[in-house]
Amino acid sequence: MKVAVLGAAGGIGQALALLLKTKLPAGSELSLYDIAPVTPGVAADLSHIPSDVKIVGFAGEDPTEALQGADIVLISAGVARKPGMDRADLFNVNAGIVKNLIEKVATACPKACIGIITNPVNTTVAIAAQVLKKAGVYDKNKLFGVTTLDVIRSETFVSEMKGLLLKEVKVPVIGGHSGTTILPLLSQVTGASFSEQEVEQLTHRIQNAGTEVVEAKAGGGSATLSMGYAGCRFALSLVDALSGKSDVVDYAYVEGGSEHAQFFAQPLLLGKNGVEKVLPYGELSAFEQKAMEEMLETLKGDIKKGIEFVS
Ligand SMILES: NC(=O)c1ccc[n+]([C@@H]2O[C@H](COP(=O)([O-])OP(=O)(O)OC[C@H]3O[C@@H](n4cnc5c(N)ncnc54)[C@H](O)[C@@H]3O)[C@@H](O)[C@H]2O)c1
Ligand SMILES: O=C(O)C[C@H](O)C(=O)O
Repeated sequence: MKVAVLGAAGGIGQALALLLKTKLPAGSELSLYDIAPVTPGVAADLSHIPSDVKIVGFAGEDPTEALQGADIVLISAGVARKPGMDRADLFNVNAGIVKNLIEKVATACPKACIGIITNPVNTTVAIAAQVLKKAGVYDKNKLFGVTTLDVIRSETFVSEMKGLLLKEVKVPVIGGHSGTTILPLLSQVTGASFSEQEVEQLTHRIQNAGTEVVEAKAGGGSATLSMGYAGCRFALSLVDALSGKSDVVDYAYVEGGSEHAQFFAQPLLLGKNGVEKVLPYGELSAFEQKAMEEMLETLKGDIKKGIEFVS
């Protein structure tokens, strides 16, 4: 299994690469790429960690060498938020970065599974899909917006609030990855019940958790370490599924035939070819149904912006 990380010298990239170096199955290869000249040095640093994962680093304008033969490509290249900014404010810089990188992926490793971390995810995934379509290599079962951070935050916050064991907490999170488009389905958490006020508070906290970190870092960027963890968790689900393990279920933002929007975060059964089946996410409470209806216009607008950017 070869995993390539684009944006590997950044805050997320380095944390993600560290975790992958220690957690990928023995015999895997980890390929790091960033425009920053330090990237081969990051790989050299990580190469001293005793694990049976081969690691190489590339810097410069062209990621092709890093991408050749990749089974999974994770993209965190781009700029991050500062206080007062919305994820959509990153579009002007990050849209072009994602477009250019995906054009390279389309030629170097068109069959790879791609996980997009770069914000605004609601839009950058639509950009990636359009670029891959134009190149004639789009497989909707292999393109994922990584929303795992919303899932792990929900698990952590619910466990803290209700005193539940983390391993027993499961929270479906559907929709997109920004503000109100992040929709945690607290009504489906088993082993705990929430008052109306708790549902409102917790939903708001999960939707604003990225901003919580941006403000706490006070100009020093956004979530990197928790995202490194989340990215690694999602990548390992993909590795398991591509290696033939059955019953691998995870959440991601995909073009999965949702009745709500062209791209939608939902539970997925993963297999050897990426998404094997889009799974149902059960019934919504009245609160969740209203929240869904209210956010759909924003989500669809974010998607449209990405499609139009490439067209
Ligand atoms: N999906 C999520 O849940 C989630 C969570 C946190 C952050 N993010 C997003 O991830 C992105 C990266 O965040 P970060 O904190 O790692 O930022 P960072 O600034 O620390 O790192 C970004 C890296 O991208 C590199 N880069 C820029 N242009 C590039 C290009 N064309 N090719 C290759 N590399 C390039 C930079 O050199 C830098 O090393 C941001 O857009 C951020 O909003 C997403
Ligand atoms: O909030 C951000 O800008 C980064 C990321 O999307 C997050 O959820 O932490």
